[in-house]
Amino acid sequence: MASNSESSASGQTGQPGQEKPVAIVCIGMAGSGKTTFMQQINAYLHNKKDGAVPYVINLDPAVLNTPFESNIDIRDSVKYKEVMKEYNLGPNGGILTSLNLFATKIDQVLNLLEKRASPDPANPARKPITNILVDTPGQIEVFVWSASGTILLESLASSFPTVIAYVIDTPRTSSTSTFMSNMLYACSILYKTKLPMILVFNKTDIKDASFAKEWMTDYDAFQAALQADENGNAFGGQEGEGGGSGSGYMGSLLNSMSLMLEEFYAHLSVVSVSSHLGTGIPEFFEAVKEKAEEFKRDYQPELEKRREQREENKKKEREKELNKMMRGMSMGGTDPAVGDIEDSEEDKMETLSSDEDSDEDAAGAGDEGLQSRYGEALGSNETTAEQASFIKYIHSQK
Ligand SMILES: Nc1nc2c(ncn2[C@@H]2O[C@H](COP(=O)(O)OP(=O)(O)OP(=O)(O)O)[C@@H](O)[C@H]2O)c(=O)[nH]1
Repeated sequence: MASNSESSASGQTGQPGQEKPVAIVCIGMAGSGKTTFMQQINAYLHNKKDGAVPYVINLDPAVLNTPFESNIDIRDSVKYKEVMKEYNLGPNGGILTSLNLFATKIDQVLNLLEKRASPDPANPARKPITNILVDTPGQIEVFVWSASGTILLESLASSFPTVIAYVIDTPRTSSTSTFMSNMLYACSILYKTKLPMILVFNKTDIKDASFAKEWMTDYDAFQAALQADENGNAFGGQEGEGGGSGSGYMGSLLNSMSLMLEEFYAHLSVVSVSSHLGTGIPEFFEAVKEKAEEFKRDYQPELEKRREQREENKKKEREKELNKMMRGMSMGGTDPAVGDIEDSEEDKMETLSSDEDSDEDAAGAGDEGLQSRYGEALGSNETTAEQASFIKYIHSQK
C-alpha cells in the first residue's frame, strides 16, 4: 500500500526536483467521445520527443475494444458479465458494481503508479511517467454518488495532482436546454470531486464550440439564445429540434440557472478539440498545466484540510464511544480513584475502538461482508489480508 507520506500529491516524487505525473481523468456522457479523446491525448504524449510515456488506465468494464493500450485495464480483473450474473444486475448496475469491486484494489493500483512515477534504478534508461490517463464509463453517476468514484478519485488525488477532463459532445449540446443540463452534470461532478476541471468541447469538426464559449462568458448572448429557443418552441423537444411543448417556466428556470452557473464557469478552463482530427490537443495540455498548478495551490491544501477534519472527527467519535463505554461500565471519569485504571483501560479501549473504527464509518460494518463477497467475485485467495489493507488504506484517507 502506498504510504501517506509517499502519497502526498504535492507535486514532487521522492526524488528531489522530480515532478509527480499529473493524472487526467476523462469523464463525460455516454458517447461524448471520451475513449476517442483518450486515444488522441495518449498518441500526443507518445509522439513527444522527451521519451516519457503516459500511464494508461481503463476503468470502463463494458467497453469492447479500446483504441489504445492500457497499462491497467479493469476488464483484466473484473468480469463485467459475471458481475451482472452473480449480483443479478442490469448493465448500469453491473458497471457500477464492477467499479466498486475494482475500488477494493486501489491500493495495488497506487503502488504500481508510485513505482512508475519514480526512476527505476535497475533500468535507468526508462523515464518516469509524466501523465496518468484514466478513461471512465459513460455512467456519470459513478462519480456523482457511487462510493467507488469517490474512492478512486480521492485516492488518486491524494497521491498525484489530478484534473478532470469533462468531455462534451458539442453538436448535441447546441440547444440551450441540453447545454444547461450538461453544465449541471459537470457542476455536480465538480461539487462532488472538488477537483480542477477542464471542459473539453469535443467533435468540433462537426460543430464549432464558439457558441458554447460565448454562452459561458456573455450572459446576454445566452439570454438571446434562450429567447430564440423559447420562440421556436424548442423546450421539451429533442436537442433543440423543436416539436415539444415549450413553456415560459423552462425559460425562467434556465435563466436563473445560468445566473447560478456563472460562478461555476469562472473556475473552469475550456478547450475545443476534435478527437477525430486531433485538433486542440496542445491547447488541452496547456490547460492541464494550468489546472495542475491550481491543484497544488488551491485544491491540495483543501484536501489536506478535509483529511485533517476527518481525522479530528474520528478522534472525537472515538472519545465519545470511550466515554459511553465507561459510563456503561459505571466508570465515570470524575472519580479520581479510577483515573489510573481509566488510563490503562484507555490504551485497551483505544485498540478496541480503532479496531471498531475499521467497521464504523462509510466503509462500514457491512463492508467487510461486502469485501469478502467482492473478493469471491474477484476470485482472489488473498482477500483477507488485501482487504484489511484496503480498509486500512481507506481509513487512512479519511
Ligand atoms: N465527428 C466526430 N466524432 C467523434 C469524435 N470523437 C468521438 N467521435 C465518435 O463518437 C462516438 C463515441 O465515441 P467514444 O469515444 O466511443 O465515446 P465514449 O464517450 O467513450 O463512449 P462510452 O464509452 O459509451 O461512454 C464514436 O462513434 C466516435 O467515432 C470527434 O471528435 N468527431
